[in-house]
Amino acid sequence: MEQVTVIKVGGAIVEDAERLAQLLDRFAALPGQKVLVHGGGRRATKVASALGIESKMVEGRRITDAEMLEVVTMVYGGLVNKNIVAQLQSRGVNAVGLTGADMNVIRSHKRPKKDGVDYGFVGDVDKADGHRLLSLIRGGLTPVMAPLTHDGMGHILNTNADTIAAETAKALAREGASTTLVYCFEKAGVLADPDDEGSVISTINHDEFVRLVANGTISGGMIPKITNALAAVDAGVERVIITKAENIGTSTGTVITR
Ligand SMILES: Nc1ncnc2c1ncn2[C@@H]1O[C@H](COP(=O)(O)OP(=O)(O)O)[C@@H](O)[C@H]1O
Ligand SMILES: CC(=O)N[C@@H](CCC(=O)OP(=O)(O)O)C(=O)O
Repeated sequence: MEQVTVIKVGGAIVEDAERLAQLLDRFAALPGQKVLVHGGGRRATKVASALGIESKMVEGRRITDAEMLEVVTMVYGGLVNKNIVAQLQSRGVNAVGLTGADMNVIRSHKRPKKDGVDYGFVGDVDKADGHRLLSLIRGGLTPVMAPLTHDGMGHILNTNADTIAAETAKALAREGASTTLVYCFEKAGVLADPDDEGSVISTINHDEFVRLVANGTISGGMIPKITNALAAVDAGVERVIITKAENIGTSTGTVITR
């Protein structure tokens, strides 16, 4: 069976040129077929702020009004995506940058108001086209996916990059690929003590997740990340790991299980 690794790189690394270059070195050296999904939330916040636009997050999601949608489209689909593609090309990886609109690879719908919160132009995913992605991969290309989707009616929508990574991995698994999903961020894994990098929790399943959220060990952006990771495992993604960017290609970090 075909093996594919989906790596998601978060905003803190995208923001740090040196760490991003190191991550891309490791990604380029990773054997086998692969997909890179990038975030860039921190860069979007910076660019928006320079334009006098304030960023507002609710439960890890950016409230995306029409002005903010223009910013995230430029930052994720342009600045961040194209720089990563160029850097991968310089490392001998034939990367192709995609938003969900390109080749209709990820279709979504505008998130309805939830609990009185209007998220604006935020997309909840309906369908990711694993068949199309696999055909690119089989053709020797390495997809680099931006956290943008489309609604099929001409509108770009902003979708969290952790969700894009999970939906991509799930779509590849549905096509029969043996898929590994790796969430890279700035810490060594999910920590039992936020101040102790040595306190990585080796595995987390659904029940453990609920317990760790209830006692406050897991909070903030880690909640949607693990929710997405659990959904991926449930949908047949073979292995899901949350780890430090420096660890990709190794098995260290937190493994998410059923
Ligand atoms: N138990 C935990 N272990 C590690 N990080 C945690 C934990 N609980 C909350 N976090 C927070 O989750 C953040 C990761 O989520 P997020 O910022 O969305 O990631 P990304 O860098 O991938 O965009 C970490 O920076 C950390 O502050
Ligand atoms: C809807 C929504 O929240 N979209 C995210 C997309 C970027 C992202 O997820 O980036 P990180 O991985 O760097 O956090 C946002 O605009 O922040």
